Parts: sequence; structure tokens; C-alpha cells
Amino acid sequence: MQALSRVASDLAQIIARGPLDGALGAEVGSNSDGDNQKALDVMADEAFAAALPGTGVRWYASEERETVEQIDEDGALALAIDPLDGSSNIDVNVSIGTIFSIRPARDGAEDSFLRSGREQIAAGYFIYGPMTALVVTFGNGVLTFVRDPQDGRFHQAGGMLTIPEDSSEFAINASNYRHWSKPVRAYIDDCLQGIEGPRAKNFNMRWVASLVAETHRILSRGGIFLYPSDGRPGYGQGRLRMVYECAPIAMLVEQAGGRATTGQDPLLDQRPDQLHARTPLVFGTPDKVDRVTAYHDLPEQEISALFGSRGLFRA
Ligand SMILES: O=P(O)(O)OC[C@H]1O[C@](O)(COP(=O)(O)O)[C@@H](O)[C@@H]1O
Ligand SMILES: [Mg+2]
Ligand SMILES: [Mg+2]
Repeated sequence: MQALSRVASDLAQIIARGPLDGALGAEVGSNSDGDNQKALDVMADEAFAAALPGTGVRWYASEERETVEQIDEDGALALAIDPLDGSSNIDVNVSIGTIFSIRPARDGAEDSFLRSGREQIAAGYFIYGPMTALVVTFGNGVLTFVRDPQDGRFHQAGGMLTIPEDSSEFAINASNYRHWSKPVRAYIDDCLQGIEGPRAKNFNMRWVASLVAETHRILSRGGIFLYPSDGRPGYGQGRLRMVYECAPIAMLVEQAGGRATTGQDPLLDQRPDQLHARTPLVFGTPDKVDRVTAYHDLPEQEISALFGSRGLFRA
């Protein structure tokens, strides 16, 4: 954690200088999944990897590397990382982050990561925004540490974090509406109908396009996030990666009293079949996430009949 925090603190300074030392958002290549890599993606990945020798991390898995790398031969830990999350926001000065997940190392490199998210022993993120903060769980609640720009160190702020229950905010990339499954459309349709609809209340929408920033908002003031599977080619399992994005966020959310699912099943019970496997992700306040599951549990043809006009879930 100290090594990660030192790198994150250095990154916070680099990010705060924006373009003064060169274009952080410049495209420099593409990663194993075909995503464009920005200069800061690569810089962050290399900085984290370089800080790990001697820390007890045996295996290093990164969004930016096709395969798992060995660090300390006799290390007991396996670290999975999204070194820079929300990279489309680098150039527009909107919050970005780093997501990490720590598991016990197994003898097999990939085998250490192709396991249920319940095996994580720690998970968290750094958010580089108006303030830089670390939000972390070691399996016994969620704590926040804020970086003091005066000394570059992280200081604990507040006590255990719990997701507030009262919120009327949902987060989804609505431009994909026409590609969603019926249950997801029905859920969002019912939110959009506001006070006149089956939910009988008005909702507000947010989409930052940085998973870390959406998570920070939801941990701070509640709500729900959805990145479902959709009909676009390559999006059959959504966009987000299980090992270094969804599993750590799901652990944090559960530890803060929230719920995280694939839309139907608990996210942390899923086992990825590949290092860079994607999964649909729904997380937030338990009652909202459960409602999405309920919409999925209905047979397709009943969804439009039961929700919306007849309003099975009329509040
Ligand atoms: O552009 P879209 O499809 O809305 O996707 C936004 C999502 O993509 C991500 O930026 C993916 O993360 P990376 O920047 O690490 O590739 C998430 O942080 C965010 O939730
Ligand atoms: Mg990401
Ligand atoms: Mg990334």
C-alpha cells in the first residue's frame, strides 16, 4: 500500500501539471483489448510496476499488459491494476483514477487472478480530482485517505464509509439506449418517467465516464451505476473488465453496505475465464440494485406489460 500510495502521489503531481510537461492524453498505441493507450496510461503502468520489487507482490496484472508479469519470485501477493481509469477524461480535466485489487498469489500467474472476487484481500482506488484521495478496504469496512498537497502523503479523513440510502441519481451511458436489453430499458424508462411513472419520484442522471469518479460519488451520496451488456459488437459482456475494474469496485461497494451485480448475479461470485474478461456491472444502494435484478428475473415478454403502464413496482 505504501508503494502504491507513493506512485499515486507522484501521479497526482504529474496530473496537476496538465500539459505543462507534455501531452498526457496523447495516443501512444493500443493495449491487448484494442483500446487506445494514452501517454498517461503507459506512464502510470510503468510507474506502478517499477515500484513493486521488494514489496511482496509476486504477480502483476495490468490493463495495459497482455500477460501477467512476475515481480518478487517468493512474494505472497497478486496485484491487479487499472493504472489509469477514465483515460478519455485526461485532456478535459475531469477526475480520473487508479483501481487496484490484491489477492493471495498462487503458483500459476493467471491462475492467481482467474478466481472469484471473494478471494480479494484488499481493493481500492486512488481518485485524482479536485482532491486526490485513496479509498480502500481490507475486508473490514472502507476508509478514505486524502493526499495533502503540502507533504504529498495520504491522511485518513473521516471514519468508515457507508453508502447513503437516500438518492435519486442513476448513472448510465444513455447514448447506448437502443442497444440495451429489455430489462435495462424498462428500468431506465421507469426512472425517466419520474413522478408520473411507476416509481412516483423524479430522478437525476450523471455520467462522468470515469468509473472511479462514479464510484466516489455513489459511495459519498448514494445512487446506482449501470454498465450493462448491450447489442453493439464486442459489448456482449459490457465494457468493464472483471479482474482490475469490477471486482475491486464490487468489494468496496459491498464493504460500504451496497450491492454489486452483473445485473442478475452477485459480481463477486463470478469467475473470469480470461485475464482481460469483461462483465456487465450494476452497483449502488442495495434496493436499487435489487430492483434491476427483479426486472431481469421476469420473462422478456412480461417486462413491458408489468413495468411502465401497469407498474408492478409502483411506489
Ligand atoms: O465511454 P463509455 O462507453 O461511456 O465508457 C466509460 C467507461 O470506460 C472507462 O473509462 C474504462 O476505463 P479505462 O479508461 O481504464 O479504459 C470507465 O472508467 C468508464 O466507466
Ligand atoms: Mg478503467
Ligand atoms: Mg485504464
